[in-house]
Formats: sequence, structure tokens, C-alpha cells
Amino acid sequence: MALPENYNYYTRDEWCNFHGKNQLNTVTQEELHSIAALNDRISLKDVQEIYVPLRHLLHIYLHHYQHLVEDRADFRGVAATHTPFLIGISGSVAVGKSTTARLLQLLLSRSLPNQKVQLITTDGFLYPNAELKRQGILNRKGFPESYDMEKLLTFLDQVKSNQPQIEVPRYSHQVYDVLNDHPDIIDQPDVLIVEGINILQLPSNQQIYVSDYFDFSIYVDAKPDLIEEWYLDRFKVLLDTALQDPENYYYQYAIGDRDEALKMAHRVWRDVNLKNLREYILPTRNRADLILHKTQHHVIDKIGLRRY
Ligand SMILES: Nc1ncnc2c1ncn2[C@@H]1O[C@H](COP(=O)(O)OP(=O)(O)OP(=O)(O)O)[C@@H](O)[C@H]1O
Ligand SMILES: CC(C)(CO)[C@@H](O)C(=O)NCCC(=O)O
Repeated sequence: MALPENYNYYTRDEWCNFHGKNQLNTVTQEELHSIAALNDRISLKDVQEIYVPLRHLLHIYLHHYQHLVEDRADFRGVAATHTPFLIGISGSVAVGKSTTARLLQLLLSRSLPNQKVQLITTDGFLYPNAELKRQGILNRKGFPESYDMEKLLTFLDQVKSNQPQIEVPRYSHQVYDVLNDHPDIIDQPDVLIVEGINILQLPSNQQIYVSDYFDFSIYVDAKPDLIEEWYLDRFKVLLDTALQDPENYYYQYAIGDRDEALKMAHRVWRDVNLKNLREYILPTRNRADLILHKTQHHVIDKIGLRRY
């Protein structure tokens, strides 16, 4: 699918100059160190050239948002209530949403030391495997019907209403299921980053879109053939780590024939994740405020900024 026309597109050479005057445009040694620990394959050049300007853009949006919340309250003659700023990150399975989300969380936490920046993934709102099986849709994991969208909308509503201590179930790739214990706790953040394939999708009821809750949204984009490579690479890593752990969902594949396991992963990519990308995820791309387009080795080669 061709890139949408309602965006301005920039090469990284153009984008890396978008800092504004007086902006501290370097990443500190300390930040570099923690970013390297986050994912040792992440390109530090991307951090400097792509994410530092993006952080600056997010500061602009956040600044205006916080003033707007105050001015709106002023208009109504009431005191402003704390209302979190929500950033959504979407894109295909295995395109690198979690990595982008964790990186932004880290950069924003460092640049906004007095603000609380939290992160969750919508995978925690998937129905548990037992329920997917009951409904006969275990092979549709990730498709719209596999998520409890009402629960996700209620959660987003609670966040925007600034409720304390909201519990969100966690999803584990290793267990291949939603976990019953150790939920994430979202507790009145200033900024919440929500990462998931479905954050720009159509409404589950007629009144409100999930995307209505987001104050800034990012779509991580790449050619499907490349994403398949990244999906298979991650599958190999999951196999390697599963070898030590019979409880791990991937153990059954790790101890068997590796070529067969890889063929199975290729089929799952083609019949589930690629299908989901084409039918439900890619069509939401033109709703994002920003498109981060990746090429080989996860290098970002193009950035699209929505005009309208
Ligand atoms: N910038 C990057 N540099 C190098 N490797 C990366 C980068 N981003 C992601 N990866 C690798 O690509 C794979 C997929 O990334 P990640 O798990 O972040 O994807 P995702 O979009 O969150 O997937 P899912 O929707 O399945 O949770 C992982 O193996 C990750 O280590
Ligand atoms: C949990 C999701 C849906 C999204 O992160 C994905 O990683 C997934 O498990 N998809 C189902 C098909 C598969 O096993 O890859």
C-alpha cells in the first residue's frame, strides 16, 4: 500500500535538523548507556537523529496540551484536574513497537524528571487463551475480536479521569497467554505510552473510538517481507531461551526439529500476522500523527508528519 498523501515526508537528514533553537540536541552518556542496555542492537544513530527530534516534538505537544487543560478549566471557572497525556504506538506484530515505546519512555523520563511517564501494551487486554479457545478463535489472536475492547475503553477512560492504581493484566510472549498475577499498575501518570496493534482501530461501539483517547499517535511502518524477517528472528530467540524452560510455550518447538519449527512460524506469520496486518492494522496507518518508516536492520529512513 502506497504511503498516504496527507503527510509531509522527511528523510533522516532533514528530520535530524528539526530541533528548534536552544534545544539540547544530544543524548547524554548516561542515556546512551541505559539505551544500550535496553536493546543492544538498537542504533544509537537512530536515537540521536530520529528520537531526539521526536522527543522535542512531543515536548511541544505536551506543553500545549497541559496549557489547554488549564485554559479549558479556566473557561469553565473550575480548577484544572490532572489529565494524563496519552501517546499511542501502533504497527504490525514484530515491527518493533515495544522497543520504540520503551525507548520513548526512557527518553521522556530523563528529559521530564518531574513528570511520571508510564508504559503499557494492549496485549494485556487480549482474552486469555482459554476464552479464545472457548470461542473457537485461538488462531485469530491479535485480530479485533480477540481483544476485550470494552475493557480497553474503560481502562482508557479511567486513565483520563486520573483514577489511581489501575490494574492492567500483563501478557507474556513466553507463556503465550495473559498472566493472572503481577498486573501492571498505572497510577496517575503525566504521560502514558500505550503500545499495541489495535490503538488506531475502529470502534467496538458507536460512541467512541480507542484512538479518541490519544493526544499523539505513532505508526511504526516497514515492508511486510522485512517484518517477517524480524518476526522469524524473534522466534529464533524465543526458541533459544525456551530450551532451558519446559514451562515455556516455545519449549515444545525448541526441543523438536528446528526446520519444522521455522516452517510453522512462517505459516503463523503468513496466515495470522500478515493477514491481520493487511486487513486491520495497515488500514489504520493514515490516522497516526507520525509515521516512522523502517528499512533493513530497523534503520529509520523516512518520517511522515500528518498535515491534516
Ligand atoms: N530499533 C531496533 N533495532 C534492532 N532490533 C530491534 C529494534 N526494534 C525492534 N527490534 C527487534 O525486532 C523484534 C520485534 O520487536 P518488538 O518485540 O519490539 O516488536 P513489537 O512490534 O512490539 O511486537 P509484538 O506486537 O509482537 O509485541 C525483536 O526481536 C526486537 O529485539
Ligand atoms: C500477542 C500478539 C497478538 C501481539 O503482540 C502477537 O505477538 C501474537 O501472538 N500473534 C498471534 C500469532 C503468533 O503466534 O505470532
